[in-house]
Amino acid sequence: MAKSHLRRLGDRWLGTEPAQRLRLRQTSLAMLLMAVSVVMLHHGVALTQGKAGALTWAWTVYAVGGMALVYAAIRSGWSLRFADPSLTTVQIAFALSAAALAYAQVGPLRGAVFPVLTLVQMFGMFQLRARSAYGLAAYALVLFGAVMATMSWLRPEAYPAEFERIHFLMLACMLPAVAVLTARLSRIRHRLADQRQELARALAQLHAIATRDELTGLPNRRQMQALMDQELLRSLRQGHDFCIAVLDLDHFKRINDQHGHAAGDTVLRAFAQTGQAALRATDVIARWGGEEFLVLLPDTAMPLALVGMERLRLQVAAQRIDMGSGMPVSVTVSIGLTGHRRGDTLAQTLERADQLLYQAKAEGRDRICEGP
Ligand SMILES: Nc1nc2c(ncn2[C@@H]2O[C@H](COP(=O)(O)OP(=O)(O)OP(=O)(O)O)[C@@H](O)[C@H]2O)c(=O)[nH]1
Repeated sequence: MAKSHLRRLGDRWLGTEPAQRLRLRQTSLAMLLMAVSVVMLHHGVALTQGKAGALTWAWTVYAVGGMALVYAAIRSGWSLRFADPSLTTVQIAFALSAAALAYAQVGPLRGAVFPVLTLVQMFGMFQLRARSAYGLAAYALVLFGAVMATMSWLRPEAYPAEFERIHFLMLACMLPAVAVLTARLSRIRHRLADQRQELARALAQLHAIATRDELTGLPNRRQMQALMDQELLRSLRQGHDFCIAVLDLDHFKRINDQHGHAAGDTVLRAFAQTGQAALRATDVIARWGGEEFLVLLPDTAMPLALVGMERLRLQVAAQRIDMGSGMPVSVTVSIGLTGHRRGDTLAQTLERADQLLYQAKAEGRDRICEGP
């Protein structure tokens, strides 16, 4: 009960979208650190100056208000319009400025600001590009340099110039060093992202090789087998019909013999294109092997399946395939078409379609023989 209440509270604070949650979690951590810094600064000021003055309160409003604005910008989705919706650079620049202004207030305790600076820079390690990391380090250096110079001029007793020079030199080493580390991490991140992309490309390529016929681009035998298995399961569950047709180009050997194997390949590609275009988007035509193709007509009963296959047959016969020699070739197709009978295996249905194809060939080709 308490757990679900907490989760609801968490959802309200962070939202439910995973990427936004991650950003807001990071910002919440920054807010927590800022809150701790506010408490510590007030404590430090109380120790060194007795009581927080207007300057400290103005700083408090700046620190708390700034973080609240950053949170609102991310939580509302407003920051999504930017390349980095976490507003990392803005958050870090803001925190560095707050640290520099805190440095000016705590006099002898100002050394505590240095580790905080490193921590602020570390927030950029997971997000920033090298250029931004160097830019922010330079910004912090200039800012701290200005604060140190101003304070040693305004309050030399609390900020002696010699000390501030040493502090500045320390920062001049520390800030660029962290920026160099951030830049290295950024390069590693980019290399990993590139590798991930390459891997995804290779996987897509492997998938295409495993499922597509190289010559025609149609689904290959293995993929068609998987699609038919799926359709069989769907038809068992939902009780709908589906049909299967076996197609074989007529006298294809002659095309190879008369025009060459390459011309035969062109005809196979052209047939694949015409066949696919003639079918409905939900029907699948696959290369079953050689000049034999298979059509799966999901969720389709016989009269409709016959209309579809007849359309395909006529469009194939009407096609003139350009061989580049000025002598277009035409081709016809014989088709065995059958509906899947409940209780039969796929192999039995395919066998029936094969028999019907054989019959279509025997009856003179360029025709469809269909059976239940
Ligand atoms: N160019 C090319 N030819 C192929 C390919 N696969 C199979 N073939 C050829 O397809 C022809 C099939 O011929 P057959 O099985 O005798 O049948 P057919 O000449 O089509 O005659 P029917 O089917 O009886 O109408 C053979 O010559 C095979 O070499 C291929 O990928 N490319």
